[in-house]
Amino acid sequence: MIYVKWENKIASNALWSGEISNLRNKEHVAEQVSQFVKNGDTIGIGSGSTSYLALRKIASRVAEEQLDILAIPTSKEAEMNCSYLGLTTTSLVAARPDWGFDGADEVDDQRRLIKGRGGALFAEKLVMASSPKTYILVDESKHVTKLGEKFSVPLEIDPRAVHIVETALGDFPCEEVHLRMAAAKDGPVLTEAGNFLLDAKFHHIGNDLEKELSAIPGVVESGLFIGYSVEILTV
Ligand SMILES: O=C[C@H](O)[C@H](O)[C@H](O)COP(=O)(O)O
Repeated sequence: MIYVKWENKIASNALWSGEISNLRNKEHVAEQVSQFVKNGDTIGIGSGSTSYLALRKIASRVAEEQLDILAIPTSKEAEMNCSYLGLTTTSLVAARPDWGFDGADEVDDQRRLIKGRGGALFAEKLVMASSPKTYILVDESKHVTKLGEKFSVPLEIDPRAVHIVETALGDFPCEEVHLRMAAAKDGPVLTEAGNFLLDAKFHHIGNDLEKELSAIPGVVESGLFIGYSVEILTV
């Protein structure tokens, strides 16, 4: 059994979340990121399909050139992927990344991001906030003129705060909000920290929204990434 979800998708030619079938172009960006790896680096490892392609390339370079690197994964899935590909992992408790890479669900022309389709936004933000630089790997479909035009903003919340947060969102330019439900189990999605995810659609996303959302009691983190040190690499 191949337990790495993205390997199954690659093997069956069924391409991932963005439904973009341009594997060759994604491979090109993955190759580019793999060339940034230097011996001795500690690297923040993003979650999702695009990050996985980069991780594969990095793992090949590490094996071929016998590089000594440490990986800080942003999810259990990324951690499993690192193990599967033979990369040694550490955590933010023990190390800080020299740099990192990750995917995104939306990117605007000010390099503001929405992330969290896969529910990994909390650890992704911790790793990005710890890293001097993060490469964001996206295809053209992720570029938007108005942030939030395609995706809702995921909010990781303590389950006890579901009503508090829903009520508080009434004071925001929020069109609709949904509790994210699991696809292969009954009930809501539970994050790796045992929290719920609310997907909130906003009319307007100002630069203060990330901080304003974090100030709501019960909000653990949002999938808005504004003002981080990121470089966008587009396939
Ligand atoms: O929680 C998931 C992450 O934020 C992903 O990095 C994001 O959803 C992009 O994933 P993909 O590269 O599969 O489109």
